Amino acid sequence: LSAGRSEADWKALGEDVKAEMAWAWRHYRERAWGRDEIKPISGGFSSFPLKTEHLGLSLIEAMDTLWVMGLDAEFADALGWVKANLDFDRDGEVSVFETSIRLLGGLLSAHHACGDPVLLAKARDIADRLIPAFATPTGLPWRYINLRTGAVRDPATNPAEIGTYLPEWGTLSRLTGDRRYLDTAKKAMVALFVRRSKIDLLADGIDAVTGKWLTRRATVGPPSDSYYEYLWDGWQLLGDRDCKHMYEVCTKAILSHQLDFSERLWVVDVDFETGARLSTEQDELASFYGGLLAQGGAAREGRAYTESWAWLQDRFAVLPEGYDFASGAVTYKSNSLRPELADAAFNHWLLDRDPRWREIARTHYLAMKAANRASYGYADLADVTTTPKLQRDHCPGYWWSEQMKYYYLLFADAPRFDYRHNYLSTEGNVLLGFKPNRRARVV
Ligand SMILES: O=C1NC[C@H](CO)[C@@H](O)[C@@H]1O
Ligand SMILES: [Ca+2]
Repeated sequence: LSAGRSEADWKALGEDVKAEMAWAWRHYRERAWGRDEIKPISGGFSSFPLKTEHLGLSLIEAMDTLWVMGLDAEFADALGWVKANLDFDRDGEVSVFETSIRLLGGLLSAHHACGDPVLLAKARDIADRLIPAFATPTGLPWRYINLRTGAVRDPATNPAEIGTYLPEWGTLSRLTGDRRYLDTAKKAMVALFVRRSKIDLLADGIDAVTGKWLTRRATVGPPSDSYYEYLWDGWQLLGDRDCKHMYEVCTKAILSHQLDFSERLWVVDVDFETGARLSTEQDELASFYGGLLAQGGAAREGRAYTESWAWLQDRFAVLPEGYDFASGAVTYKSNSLRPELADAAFNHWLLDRDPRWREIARTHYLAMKAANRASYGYADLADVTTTPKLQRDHCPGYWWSEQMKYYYLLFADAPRFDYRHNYLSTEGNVLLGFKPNRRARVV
C-alpha cells in the first residue's frame, strides 16, 4: 500500500533531489573540476579509469542528469569544459567496458540532450580507441586497451565485459552512419551466446582468444549481470530480433535453474552445465535484475525478486553488497553508493506506475542522505552494519549518472523526459527520451 503521498509531495521530493545534485556539483566545481572523482570527505580527488591522469569522468557522467533537472548553467559549464579540455590521446590503459558505459555513454547522452557536434566527435574518438580490443579470432574483446597505442591486455574476460556495448555503439553507428560500431558490439554478444551450455546457461569466465570457458559459475550478478540487460536492450532500443531471441533463451534457462523460493524469491548461482546450486550468497549488484525480468515479460518473478531486495533494504537502511539468505549473514558489509535497487524500482515504475516502486526509491534516497552525505559530496560506505555507518572518502562516477537521475525522474515528473518512449543504459545514460531542447548549447 502506498503511504498516500500526493503528487505535490513527490514533486517536492524531486526538488530536494535537484537541490542535492546542485549542492554536490558546486563542491565538485570548486574542488575537483575536470578530475575523475571527488573525494567527498577530504575534498580531494581520485582518477578512474586511468590510474594517474584525469578524463573528467564525474563531469561527463553528470551532464545528462544536470540537463534533465534543468540545471542549465551547470550543464553549459560542463559542456564548455569538454569542448576546451577533453583529450583521450593518453598513453594509459583503461577498462574497455568501464570506459564505454561511462565515458562513451556519458558523451552520447549529453549529445542527446543538446545536440552539440563536439560531443559526438568525442564519442566517436573514444570508441575508435576502444574498438581495436575486439580484434580477436573469436570477436570477444580483450579487457584492457591503451588509449594511445592500442596495446591490449588480459584475455580472461566475462559476460558483462564482452556484451555491454550494443545500445551505446548502436547509437553511435546511427549518428555517424558507420556500422562498424554496431556490428562489432553485436558480434561479441553472439560469440558468447553460441558457447552456452546444453542447458542454455553461461559461466562467468571465458578466454577471449581461445573462446574456452575458464569457470563454471552461472550468475545474474557481476561479472555477468549487464550482458543479460543488454540482450533485452538490443531489442528494446534497436529492435534487434536476434537479441530478443538470445534474451529469451537465456532468461528461460535462468528461470528454470536459478530461482529459489524457500522463504522469498532469490536468484542463486549454479553450475552452468549441471544446474547444481553453488551458493546462497546474494550480490547487491544483482538487485537490478527484477526490473529487467519485468521489462522482458516475467513480471511476477521480477516483482517478487525486487520485493526481496526491498525487504533487505528495510533491515539495513542501506543494502550490504553481500548477503547470504540461508544464514541471514552479511557477507560484504560495504556499499559503494550502489544504484541497482533504485534502477530496478525506476524500471518497474516506468512499466506499471505502481506507487510501491516510488516508495522503495524514496527509502533508498532518504537512507543515502542520512548515511552517505559528507562535507563535499556523497561518499561510499565501508560498513553499513555500524552505527553510524562508516563512510569511505570516495564518490564513484556512476552516482552522478544513475540514482540521482532515477530519483528525480521517479519523483519530479520531469518536463524534459518522455516517460512513454525512452531508453536508459546500464549506467543510467539517456539515449532516447529527451524532448527536443537546444537552449543549452555553448556558443
Ligand atoms: O552496470 C554497472 N555496474 C556497476 C556500477 C554500479 O554499481 C555502474 O557502473 C553500472 O550501473
Ligand atoms: Ca547497471
